[in-house]
Amino acid sequence: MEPGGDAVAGLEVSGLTKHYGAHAAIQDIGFRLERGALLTLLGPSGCGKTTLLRSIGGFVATDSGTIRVEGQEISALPPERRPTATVFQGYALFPHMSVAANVAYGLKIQGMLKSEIAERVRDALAAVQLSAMAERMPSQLSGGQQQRVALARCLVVRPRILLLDEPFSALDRNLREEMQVELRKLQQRMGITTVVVTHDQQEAYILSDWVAVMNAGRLHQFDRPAGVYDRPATRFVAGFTGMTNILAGHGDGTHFIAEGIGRFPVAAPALPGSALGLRPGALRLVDPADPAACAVGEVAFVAMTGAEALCEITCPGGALQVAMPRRDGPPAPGALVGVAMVNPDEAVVLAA
Ligand SMILES: Nc1ncnc2c1ncn2[C@@H]1O[C@H](COP(=O)(O)OP(=O)(O)OP(=O)(O)O)[C@@H](O)[C@H]1O
Repeated sequence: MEPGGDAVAGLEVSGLTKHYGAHAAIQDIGFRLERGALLTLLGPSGCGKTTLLRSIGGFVATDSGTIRVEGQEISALPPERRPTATVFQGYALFPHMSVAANVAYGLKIQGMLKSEIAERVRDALAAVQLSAMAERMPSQLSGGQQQRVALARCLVVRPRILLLDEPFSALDRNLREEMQVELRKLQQRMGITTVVVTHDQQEAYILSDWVAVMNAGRLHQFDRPAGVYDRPATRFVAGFTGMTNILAGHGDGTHFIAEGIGRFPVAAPALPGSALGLRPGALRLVDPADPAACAVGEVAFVAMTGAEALCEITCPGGALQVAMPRRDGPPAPGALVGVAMVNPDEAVVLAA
C-alpha cells in the first residue's frame, strides 16, 4: 500500500528537528510509513541517519516535531515506554550469559513471569533460526549468529517498530549479503514496521520497501528503491546513487544543451541553471561523424571495472563518463570518439 493510503500509518514523523549547538543534525524531517513496511535511512557519514533513528527510539531529545506509532503520539515518552526496540551499532551481547539469557534479559528486568519469558525466548530464537544454540555462549557463535541474537533480543519484546543502526557493518561481505536477505524474509514474515540505517545504497535497495535519502540533516527523497535510482529528486541524490555525469546547462524544449559538451535529445524545459543527470551506462561510444553523436571528445582513460570498461571522454567544456561492455572492445586513450545516448528515458533533468 502507498503511504497515505493506510488509515493509520505504522510510523509517522513530522517536522522533526534536532540541533547540537548551532548545528542542525536533522532538520524538518517528515514521512509516513505504512504498517509492516521496511524503510532504510540512506546517506553519507554525518547526514543525520543515526540521530533520526535515535529520535524515534527516544534516545535523542528532539527540539521540535512529532513521532506517531500506529496513530499514537510517542514523542514525549522515554525509550523504555516506547513501542520500539533498537539494535545499536556494535550490538554488544553480554559475554558471560548464554544466548537464551541474553535474549531473556530485557523481559527479566521488566519482571515478566518465568514461564512466559521461556516461551517468548523460544519464539524469538526460532524466528532467527537459533533454537539449537540457546545454551551457547556468545564467544561460541559466528558473527552472523551473534547478529541474529541481537535481533532476537529485540523481537522478544514484540515491538511495534524495529530500529536497526547499521546492523551488518561488522560482517564481511558474503555474510552481510546473506544476512540482508535473511532480515528481509524475517521482517516480511513477522510484518514488523522496521527502520534500518545504512550508508550502503546496495543494502538499501535489497532491504527496502521505501528509502529515505538524507544529506546534511535534510530529507532529500522518500521513495521506492527504483524511484531513488531512476528518478533522483535532487543533484545530491543523483550523485550519491552513482549518476556521475551531472552536466550544467539548459533546455530548449527538445534538447538539453550542456555548454562546451554537447546537445542531448531530452525534452527539457527552457529553464536556466538546470542540470542533466546521466549514468555512465546510459551513454555509448559511436563514430564522431555518427548523426546520433550528442558530444565529441577525446578518450582520456579507460578503466576495467569487471565485465565493464569505464571510459572518460574529455570535451572542451568538461568530461563525460561512459560505461561499455568490455567485449565491445574499449577504445585506446587519445582516440577521438562520439558519445550517444542509449535511451533518452534514462536521463534526468535536475532543477537548480
Ligand atoms: N551528541 C552529539 N553532539 C554533537 N554533535 C553531534 C552529536 N551526535 C551527532 N552529532 C552531529 O550531528 C550530525 C549527524 O550525526 P549522525 O550520527 O546522526 O550522522 P550519521 O548519518 O548517522 O553518520 P554515520 O553514518 O557516520 O554514523 C553530525 O554532524 C554529527 O557530528
